Amino acid sequence: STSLPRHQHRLLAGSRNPRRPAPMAAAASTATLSGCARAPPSTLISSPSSTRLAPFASRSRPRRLRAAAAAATLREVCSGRVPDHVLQRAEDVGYISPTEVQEQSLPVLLSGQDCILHAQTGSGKTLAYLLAVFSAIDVGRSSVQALVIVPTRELGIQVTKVARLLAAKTCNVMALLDGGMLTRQKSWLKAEPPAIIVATVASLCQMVEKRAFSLGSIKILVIDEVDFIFGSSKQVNSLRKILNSYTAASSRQTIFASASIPQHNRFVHDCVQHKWTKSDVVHVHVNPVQPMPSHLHHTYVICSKKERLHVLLSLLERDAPKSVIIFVAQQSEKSKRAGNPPSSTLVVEFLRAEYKGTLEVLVLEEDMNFNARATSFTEVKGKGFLLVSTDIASRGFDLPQTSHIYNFDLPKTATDYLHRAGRTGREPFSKSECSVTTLITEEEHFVLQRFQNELKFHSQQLPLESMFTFNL
Ligand SMILES: Nc1ncnc2c1ncn2[C@@H]1O[C@H](COP(=O)(O)OP(=O)(O)OP(=O)(O)O)[C@@H](O)[C@H]1O
Repeated sequence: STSLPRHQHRLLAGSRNPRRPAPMAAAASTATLSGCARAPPSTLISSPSSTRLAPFASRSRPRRLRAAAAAATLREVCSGRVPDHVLQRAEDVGYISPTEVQEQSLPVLLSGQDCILHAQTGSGKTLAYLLAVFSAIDVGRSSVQALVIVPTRELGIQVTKVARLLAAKTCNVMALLDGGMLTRQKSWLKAEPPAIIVATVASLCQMVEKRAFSLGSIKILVIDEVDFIFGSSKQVNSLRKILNSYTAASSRQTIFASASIPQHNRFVHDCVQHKWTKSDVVHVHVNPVQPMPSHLHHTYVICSKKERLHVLLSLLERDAPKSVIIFVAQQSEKSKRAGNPPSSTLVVEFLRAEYKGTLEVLVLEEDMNFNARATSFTEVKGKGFLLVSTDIASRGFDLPQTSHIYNFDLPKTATDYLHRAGRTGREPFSKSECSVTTLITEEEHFVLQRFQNELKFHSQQLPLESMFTFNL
């Protein structure tokens, strides 16, 4: 059982959430609102509670907060509020010290407060919110108590894996994902409701609408990659139902997570206004002035569209990467109608014919059927790969061995660049440099410069001539 030891229940008596005392979070909020000085420059913790009725433009700016005690272990940061066996599992897999976002957010998350978790790619947000999930649920109860919403099937598989690893069979974790076996899962849901569900929006709503289960007993709701789901015309309406109709903010803890929350002050405001969260939601923003992880090395090559495949091959030979993701654009409807092959097909066919290295060439894109997607996703785990993918792999994919990213097609937005780049450099305590290389035409150069200004990173040009080992 993961229920807390008896002496800890006594400790919790009288707190708003009887399972979780809030000493550190209370301190955090107080410090925020009273403007505690000596804050780490990399972290901003803000709460709209004191300003929610003020006009938008005149709201006071969030203040900085003092860091939690330096060099505390993950166990110390979670002490008494996460079941011991979960912490033991975390330690067994190597999570000993908290990452910066974990150190800053766990006091808030474990107090039961609503939270917007806003930190760089690869910073460890998943473990932070899963520890909050394990602190909130009671494994003795047979009901669905925690819901983690993700934008893609692949991210869902990954989060489910980490949740199961931490649960160590003390509770059921079910994945309700697009392309899953929903009929079979419907019977399982009725027979033995899992404590934790990891779901994509569409599959979850389908189950709720079929009355396979109700969300009435949800204690904690996590929306991962929240900006992506809100920005997706296919997902946003269902997300709103989950936030406001199927469950109510007043009866659950709500956590939103992402490395990118455009117009984040506006988003915090909307959370309160639309009752997606309670009014005392806390915005934990790590590295607010530097959204891009600092140990990524960015380069670009200017070449014509005709030269791109050969430049890519040349880069692969020159860099000798451990594992690679090559991002391509999703094919437009217009291009499909014109009968053109998608970028992914062009790149995969070219590499299968010309690439002489040892990495296996794989492909992942939205238009593949779920079985083919599952095969690619399984095959990238554990060995060297050269994955050609659309932006489907840019959100949340955690393949720590990825040493190089190549943007074969320029991403559409700075946010897309950030998430693509963030698929490398995913070992929180490693300083080894990872690289991101973008292939652009002369006309696209200004777009890349705009991304650099927006995301505050520098990209170095690689002269085209310096890398050619072939005849154009
Ligand atoms: N405390 C820790 N100690 C060591 N490794 C950790 C720790 N926390 C997380 N990690 C590892 O860091 C990597 C990145 O974590 P995670 O996937 O949670 O990042 P993220 O912040 O969700 O990134 P993204 O925004 O790209 O989804 C994972 O491989 C995870 O296992």
